[in-house]
Amino acid sequence: MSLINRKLEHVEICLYEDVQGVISTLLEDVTLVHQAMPRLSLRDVDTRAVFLGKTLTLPLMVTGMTGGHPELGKVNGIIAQVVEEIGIAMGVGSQRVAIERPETAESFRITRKMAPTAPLIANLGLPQVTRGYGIKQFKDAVQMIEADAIAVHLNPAQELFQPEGEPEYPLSALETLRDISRELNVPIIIKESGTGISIETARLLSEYGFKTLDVSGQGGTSWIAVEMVRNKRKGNWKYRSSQLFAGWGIPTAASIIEARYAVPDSYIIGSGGIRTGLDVAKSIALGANIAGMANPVLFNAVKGKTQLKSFFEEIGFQLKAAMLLSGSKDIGSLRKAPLVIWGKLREWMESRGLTLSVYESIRKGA
Ligand SMILES: CC(C)CCOP(=O)(O)OP(=O)(O)O
Ligand SMILES: [Mg+2]
Repeated sequence: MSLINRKLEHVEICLYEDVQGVISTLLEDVTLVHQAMPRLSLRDVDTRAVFLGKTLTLPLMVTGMTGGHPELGKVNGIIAQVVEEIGIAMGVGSQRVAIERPETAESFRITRKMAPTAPLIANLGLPQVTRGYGIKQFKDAVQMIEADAIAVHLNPAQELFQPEGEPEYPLSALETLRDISRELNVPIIIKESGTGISIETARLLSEYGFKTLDVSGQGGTSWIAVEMVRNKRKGNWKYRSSQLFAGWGIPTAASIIEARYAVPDSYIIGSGGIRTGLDVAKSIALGANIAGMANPVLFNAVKGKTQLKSFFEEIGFQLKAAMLLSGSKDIGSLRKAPLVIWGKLREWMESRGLTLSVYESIRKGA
């Protein structure tokens, strides 16, 4: 029961506790240059993007959050219904709970019932590969939602501070994952969980054949802070340490740059603290193929389908506004839009040896 309780507690903490924006995403250090003569009209702006062989109306996915209980299944159902109507993609939360407690599978299965054509992404954690998950569990998770892909989450910081955590990420698990990928009939996406993917890790993942990366940087939900709240509630000794590390990780803007720089031909999902259509535009201009959102989707989904749908419509308008005002007629142009990188993000790049001119050529060439 503790696994199911953890799923419920995670959502409750993400909704009602202060676990957001412990540090900045550094997206505020990215400015798209205003173009007074955009050479296009608002109606001409094309926001479509291709992901997993399907066309999205917006370059956006809802990144994996939840499942494992009927109440969480209701949330997944609302999100899936709106995702299908809007024409974007969606991931589910870790399906470990449904592998170990099959009676909870319906809370995941509901997504494909409510989104018959949208790209859906299954989800398992690397610690479970370390602990013996193989092709059977991966196929079960994919089949459960007739997934187009499966995300494997890397969440070492969260597991380290989780009261019952499993911080186990040996290289052998990546080798096993590579073997699984050779037998699986859908692609594997590697996703972080709020602490970002670095140049070094992106290169390592690429060497193992994993080039679809959901960076999930710091600046949105801090999963260390989520576990900090759980530690406080349980009087767990890890509380002070999780408080100390709550802001640990690579800010989202920096992680998009690092991943793109490391693996120029990767498919990057820019996520972690993406809250507006302007954040979506900036993440793509920085080098992401599409953006990913989680917490604001959850926050609106619990208010019902109508609220969630109007939220996405506002996101779409904000994205189109940023595209018109930066003279970007489509997503390909937005990837090349003139931008200014300043402040801490520029300092980050300089200290990581990323020269702006080299990065610009990679960003625009991607
Ligand atoms: C992936 C993470 C951000 C949220 C889930 O963490 P978790 O350790 O509860 O996930 P598992 O059920 O896979 O162990
Ligand atoms: Mg776990």
